[in-house]
Amino acid sequence: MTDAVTVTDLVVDRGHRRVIPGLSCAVPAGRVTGLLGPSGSGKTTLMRALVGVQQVRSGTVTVLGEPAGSPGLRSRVGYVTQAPSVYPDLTVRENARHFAALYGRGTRAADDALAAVGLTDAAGQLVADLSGGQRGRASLACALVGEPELLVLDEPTVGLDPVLRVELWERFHALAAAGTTLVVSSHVMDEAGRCDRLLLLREGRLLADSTPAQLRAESGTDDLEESFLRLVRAQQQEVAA
Ligand SMILES: Nc1ncnc2c1ncn2[C@@H]1O[C@H](COP(=O)(O)OP(=O)(O)OP(=O)(O)O)[C@@H](O)[C@H]1O
Repeated sequence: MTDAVTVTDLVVDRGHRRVIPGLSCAVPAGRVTGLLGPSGSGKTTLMRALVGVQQVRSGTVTVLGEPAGSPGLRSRVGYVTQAPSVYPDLTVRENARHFAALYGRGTRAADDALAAVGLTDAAGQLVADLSGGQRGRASLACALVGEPELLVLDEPTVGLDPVLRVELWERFHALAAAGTTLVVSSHVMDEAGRCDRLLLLREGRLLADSTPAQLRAESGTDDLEESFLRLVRAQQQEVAA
């Protein structure tokens, strides 16, 4: 299996703090990789490094064969932040069509992307009038419309009801099956089980680079939240020893 992303010895400081003290990992192509960890563990910082918007102190991040942030990656990498980046004074459909035009796609691609995130019925509404969850989905649709090879999604399911959450995960796997590489962050451990591969972060360090099945087997529990806690305790004991 080829890797879409490789991170080697990454060190990132934010403010006066070292938030990633030296991290190496890889993201397999055509899979959904989950970036899991508690709030403040460095998920967003790592994602920012992948898309090349994070100043890094040292280390290398290679994305689709090029250094992260290279101009050639602009149309090949999609990034959806936690703060929706859509125009509030345009309708949902106008936003999707605007981004479709930027990527050289037609109105059909825009409509398909809206359908994929369950926003067809709200297509005529102004983004300013949407709920927070709907706005997040509008943002996601605008990234999907470009059909990027790597899609980096920062907590895309926050604020979604359980039905939409499941539908969105199905969509992620459909995209992966068609060849897209997805990196999806979450701090909800029940979403970890939906990923093909897991990177568990804690305090900027990689606690595990595994699969849900491996993690369950190694920690001796089916509950991934409990697996995570056991890993944390094991690490603390190692440090104390
Ligand atoms: N602009 C900033 N200046 C200084 N420190 C920052 C800045 N942004 C984030 N940090 C710090 O970097 C660390 C990692 O933050 P990051 O946002 O990457 O975590 P996260 O795992 O994505 O958290 P969350 O799940 O809450 O979004 C945290 O300790 C945070 O306080």
